[in-house]
Amino acid sequence: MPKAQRILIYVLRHDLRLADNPVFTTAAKAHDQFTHLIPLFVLNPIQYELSGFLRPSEQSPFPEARSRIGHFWRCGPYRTKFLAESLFDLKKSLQEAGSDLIIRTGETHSVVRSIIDALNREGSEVKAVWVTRDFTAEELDEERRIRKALPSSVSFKVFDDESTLICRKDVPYPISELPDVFTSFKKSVEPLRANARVAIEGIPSIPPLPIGMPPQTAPFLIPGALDDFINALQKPLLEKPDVPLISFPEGTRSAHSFVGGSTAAHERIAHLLSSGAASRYKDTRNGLLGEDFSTKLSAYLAHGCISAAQIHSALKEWEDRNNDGRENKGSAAIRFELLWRDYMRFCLEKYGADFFQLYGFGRKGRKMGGEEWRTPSSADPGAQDAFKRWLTGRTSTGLIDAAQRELLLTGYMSNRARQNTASFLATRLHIDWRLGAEWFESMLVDYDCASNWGNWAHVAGVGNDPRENRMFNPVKQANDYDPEGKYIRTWVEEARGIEDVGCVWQLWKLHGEERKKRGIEDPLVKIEWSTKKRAKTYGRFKNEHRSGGGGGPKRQQ
Ligand SMILES: Cc1cc2nc3c(=O)[nH]c(=O)nc-3n(C[C@H](O)[C@H](O)[C@H](O)COP(=O)(O)OP(=O)(O)OC[C@H]3O[C@@H](n4cnc5c(N)ncnc54)[C@H](O)[C@@H]3O)c2cc1C
Repeated sequence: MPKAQRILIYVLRHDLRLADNPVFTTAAKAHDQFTHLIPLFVLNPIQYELSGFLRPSEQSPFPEARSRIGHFWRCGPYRTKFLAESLFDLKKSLQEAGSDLIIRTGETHSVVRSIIDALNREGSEVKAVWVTRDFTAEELDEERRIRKALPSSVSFKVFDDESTLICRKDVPYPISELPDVFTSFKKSVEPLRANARVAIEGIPSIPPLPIGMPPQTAPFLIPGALDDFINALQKPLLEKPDVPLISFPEGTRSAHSFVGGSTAAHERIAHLLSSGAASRYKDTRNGLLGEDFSTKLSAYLAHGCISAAQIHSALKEWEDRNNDGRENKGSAAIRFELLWRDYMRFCLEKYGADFFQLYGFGRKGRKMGGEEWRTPSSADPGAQDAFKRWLTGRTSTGLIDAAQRELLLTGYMSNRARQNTASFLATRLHIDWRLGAEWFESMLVDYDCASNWGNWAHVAGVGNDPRENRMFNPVKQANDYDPEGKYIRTWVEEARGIEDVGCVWQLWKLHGEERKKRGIEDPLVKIEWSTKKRAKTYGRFKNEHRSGGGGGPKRQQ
């Protein structure tokens, strides 16, 4: 019986969806070549800490999954949970379609090879292995290793990544000629509504799993229940947290309370459209508090629970039914932001390893303000202390502390907060920006290699942004985007009850005894902002929001 099995293995990575997935769609049409399909996800030891999956009294053969420079956990507690939920959601969809998702731990090439060998021993024939293209060095290396590990009878195919808004093949020049200015790129692919890829409709009917799937090998064991699976992923991270745990401020709610998976992603899109949040997006996207000021689709996109094409198609359908087939300013702004995501992906493809270098991609060798980057170490205890205070949100600059604590406690922070806190580390403290990028990689629920490293390089002034020496003033930014100090008071409990909003933005300005009583430290950097300007811009901000027109405060990208 197994002799008749002609098997295809699909190694999933950041494409955890059944619908609008070119690999599943192609597999569904390839009946003549394959009788069976194995959808496989491998938790590899470079990106995921696997010791929580060990059988009792077993030792892990792998070193801890930590980042290169800062030695943070590569995938922290929020993303591991979101990933687990996304995997189990896909598993459920596949089971409903008569298949399943096979989850394994180990080095991807070895796992693939051991599955092939086990099935071959049973008389089945694995014919091919397919993956979706990725451009990070790690994923390219993974592809090379899989290719090398395959017996000559097994073919290997890499599918183009179609998770972007504008397909790579529709960019009107080779990616090596991608413009260094985002606006030029944008002009070359507009109009976005007409040029974006439309999602493939429906669920493909995919071939079943083969009989005789080998189990997970020792020393690891994969739990069958979601809670146990999450626990296995999180246990080592929670036992040895990178920074001391802090308590959740009373009465505060996470802006990112979403569970992983395609099902939740589509519910989120439906909510954004039916509640009007998508139409209001342009005016609210610079917000800091709450679930609906921005789409909160980033984590779903990063894991591939949805594609940008699915978001575009949902917006298009809404526009066709409700807006005479035209964009409104909200839907246009969402497409615009999704194009930033495309741009970062294409930049990663163009610049490769330079993306992760201290002196960045684009203008190599240029350093912010001409100063040397500082490395927190015993040789520079000042930088060490400053970095620790930045990590834990104790800089005494209100906006930075709120943002860093929100990240630490929820795995999310808004784009506005990300820009400010990244700029603070890189351009005020002059600390090696890659440490910040690694910290975000560990903590963000929506970590995406291209978007994270590209934006960090951009804000640190070593990307391909034509504007020189860009620096955010977090006090001015708090004045513009948190004029009443609500966001800061939400996350920084010691700022609650301070009446003067200026002292909420600049906590260190609070007077002697009061400051001591609240445990507020000396400022890491004294950032001033004139009260004269403050009164003026505060008035303008209030007016913009009262009128409801004219868009939100200007973006500083
Ligand atoms: C230092 C720094 C690090 C970042 N790291 C990441 C990251 O790891 N993963 C990530 O998805 N985004 C990252 N961003 C971009 C942006 O902050 C987030 O995409 C956004 O805050 C996510 O919330 P949202 O989905 O509600 O965004 P929305 O405002 O609703 O935007 C819609 C979508 O557009 C895309 N998008 C928006 N802004 C950007 C941008 N500047 N660059 C690329 N794509 C964008 C995202 O896919 C987002 O989901 C980073 C930005 C900065 C400044």
